[in-house]
Amino acid sequence: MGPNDNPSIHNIDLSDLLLFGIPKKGRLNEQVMTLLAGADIKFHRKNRIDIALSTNHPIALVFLPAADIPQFVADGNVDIGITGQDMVAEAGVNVEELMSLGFGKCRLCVQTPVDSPYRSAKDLVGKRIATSFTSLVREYFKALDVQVAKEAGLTTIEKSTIVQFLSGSVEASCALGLADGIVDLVESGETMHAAKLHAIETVLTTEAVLICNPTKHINNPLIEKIRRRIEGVITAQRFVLCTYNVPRTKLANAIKITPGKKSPSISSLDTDGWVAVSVMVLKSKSADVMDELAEIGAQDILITEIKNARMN
Ligand SMILES: Nc1ncnc2c1ncn2[C@@H]1O[C@H](COP(=O)(O)OP(=O)(O)OP(=O)(O)O)[C@@H](O)[C@H]1O
Ligand SMILES: O=P(O)(O)OC[C@H]1O[C@H](OP(=O)(O)OP(=O)(O)O)[C@H](O)[C@@H]1O
Ligand SMILES: [Mg+2]
Repeated sequence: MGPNDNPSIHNIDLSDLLLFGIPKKGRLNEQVMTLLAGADIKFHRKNRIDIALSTNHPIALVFLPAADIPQFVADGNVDIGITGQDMVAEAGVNVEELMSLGFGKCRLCVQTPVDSPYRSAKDLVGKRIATSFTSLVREYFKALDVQVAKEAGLTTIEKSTIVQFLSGSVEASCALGLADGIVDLVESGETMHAAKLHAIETVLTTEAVLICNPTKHINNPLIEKIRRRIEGVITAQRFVLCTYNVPRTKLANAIKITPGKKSPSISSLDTDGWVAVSVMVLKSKSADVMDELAEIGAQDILITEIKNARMN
């Protein structure tokens, strides 16, 4: 529970509920809604109300900006949350990362105009940097300021790098003359290339994570239940079930192609010398796996979607 004894919001008493911080909008929100549905965490969210009680678990979903969720979790105002690793790093707080979720993947990169003379982040020392990640970037360039001064044999920094906060559309700041370089997220690179920028260093890579207040996880079976259910949904999203028949003489080769998450299930067929195999394969690799199995003589190769899973 949160630190205050009887937390409540909109006259809803939250004291006996697990508080779950959810990104209230944007690209993470859509994926999180899918996760919650797959984990059978049902709720009704009234329009403009940032809290929703689950109808089938003692959970209250609290809809917050992704950037704020690390602080709420670290301070215990909510018990668990989903946000990006970049948001946790920028918040500089202590939270337990229960699992990475496989979406919201991107890189935080130092970017400069393609026609600029800057080829590394060190070239930007003493210059002007625009970013939404000011804590991270100030720390990053402070270390570079010191390194460059040391390499020049100086005992003090000649000119500190200036880090300017921008809340969005950071990529426009170089062309508008506000900055010499930026630090912003890159997924496809479309925004960067459109702004005639290129990435010269990667500060960090990030994806969405399930985080927990460090004092809460071990003594709360409901948190473990939610973690296992979300893990099951992600497994079902990433894997498919592959079944096929193969001559026993080819089984060793087949298992090299489909080792499975743990190991394949093998059963004998009525037809002498043949076995039936059932195994999980990565959805992204399933077409290649089918081709390779066919090449070694496997037959009746089927791929089935997995609706949900519990692996351990
Ligand atoms: N282009 C992107 N590709 C992948 N992940 C992204 C991208 N932009 C932001 N993210 C991730 O989404 C999370 C939330 O980012 P942010 O708060 O900017 O919301 P958003 O989804 O971009 O919505 P908006 O920017 O419209 O408010 C962050 O952890 C961030 O790493
Ligand atoms: O490499 P790409 O696929 O182009 O994605 C990167 C862009 O995505 C995010 O912006 P977003 O679309 O969230 O707009 P925002 O700047 O308002 O956050 C981020 O700030 C980058 O600008
Ligand atoms: Mg954004």
